[in-house]
Amino acid sequence: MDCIGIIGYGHMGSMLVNGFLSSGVLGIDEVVVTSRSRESRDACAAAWPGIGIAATNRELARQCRTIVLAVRPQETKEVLSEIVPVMDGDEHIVSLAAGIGLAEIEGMFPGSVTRVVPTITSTVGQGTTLICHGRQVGMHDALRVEGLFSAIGNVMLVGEEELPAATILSSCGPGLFAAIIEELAGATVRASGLTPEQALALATETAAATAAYLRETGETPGDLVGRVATGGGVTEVGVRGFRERLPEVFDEAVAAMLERYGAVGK
Ligand SMILES: NC(=O)C1=CN([C@@H]2O[C@H](COP(=O)(O)OP(=O)(O)OC[C@H]3O[C@@H](n4cnc5c(N)ncnc54)[C@H](O)[C@@H]3O)[C@@H](O)[C@H]2O)C=CC1
Ligand SMILES: O=C(O)[C@@H]1CCC=N1
Repeated sequence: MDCIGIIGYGHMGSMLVNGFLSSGVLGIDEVVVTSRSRESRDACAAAWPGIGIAATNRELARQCRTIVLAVRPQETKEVLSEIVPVMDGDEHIVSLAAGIGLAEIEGMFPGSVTRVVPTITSTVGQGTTLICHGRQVGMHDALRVEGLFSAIGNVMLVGEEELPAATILSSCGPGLFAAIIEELAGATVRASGLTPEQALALATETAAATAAYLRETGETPGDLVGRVATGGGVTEVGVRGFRERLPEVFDEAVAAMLERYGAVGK
């Protein structure tokens, strides 16, 4: 059966099930899900009546040709070693695991392997999923995966060497931007009589509006700063402070994330 099997019903697994089914790119009889805990499997069955639920990873691997590994990187190799013995080699493995390379997976499953880096913002149909196909992935399988993820947002094909940095932007990015919104809102609350709710609402709306402005006008961030920061005015004082101090903060954060990326699946 040419169904999509999703192993792991956590943040990503549940987002993919919701996205694929709500968008209509897959029908309820085309998805099979399993997860380690009985509670997760029951939650999926309750959210999507009629969906295929496999009791074990091996049962899912026997049923599906496309198998999405949506477990944590630390669990990915254990799951692979569990399911590979019941696979016939014709399947297509789609691994979401940050930091686990194609060569490592192909070393355990010498067939079609694609690395996919989703983003939580696909929950609202936005953001970019990164896709990196292994050399053995045929045109049909490649287009199928690209089509699935196109239904829940943008997709970008990237080389494996580009994945770590691209992951930081597209996939860690929502967490990073959320933290920035939180900090900016928090600073205004500490300095004023705004309530946390008011500050967070304003900061969130402004972040969304700024992204929309940049996207729709095609201006660079520098252009926009120039339009907002009136000479001798308010914004330029804040931007100057950012430009003095943030490069170091961001360089450190990116270096730490890249280091962790290389170690996360070990
Ligand atoms: N959270 C995110 O925004 C992103 C996560 N990823 C990648 O997606 C993968 C999943 O991440 P999350 O969903 O955030 O993790 P999570 O911890 O929310 O979900 C993992 C799921 O796997 C299940 N699981 C654990 N061991 C299992 C086993 N042996 N057999 C079956 N199920 C098992 C857990 O019960 C849980 O439901 C990771 O490899 C991560 O690197 C990639 C891009 C973005
Ligand atoms: O933080 C993580 O490890 C995962 C991978 C990319 C986004 N979230």
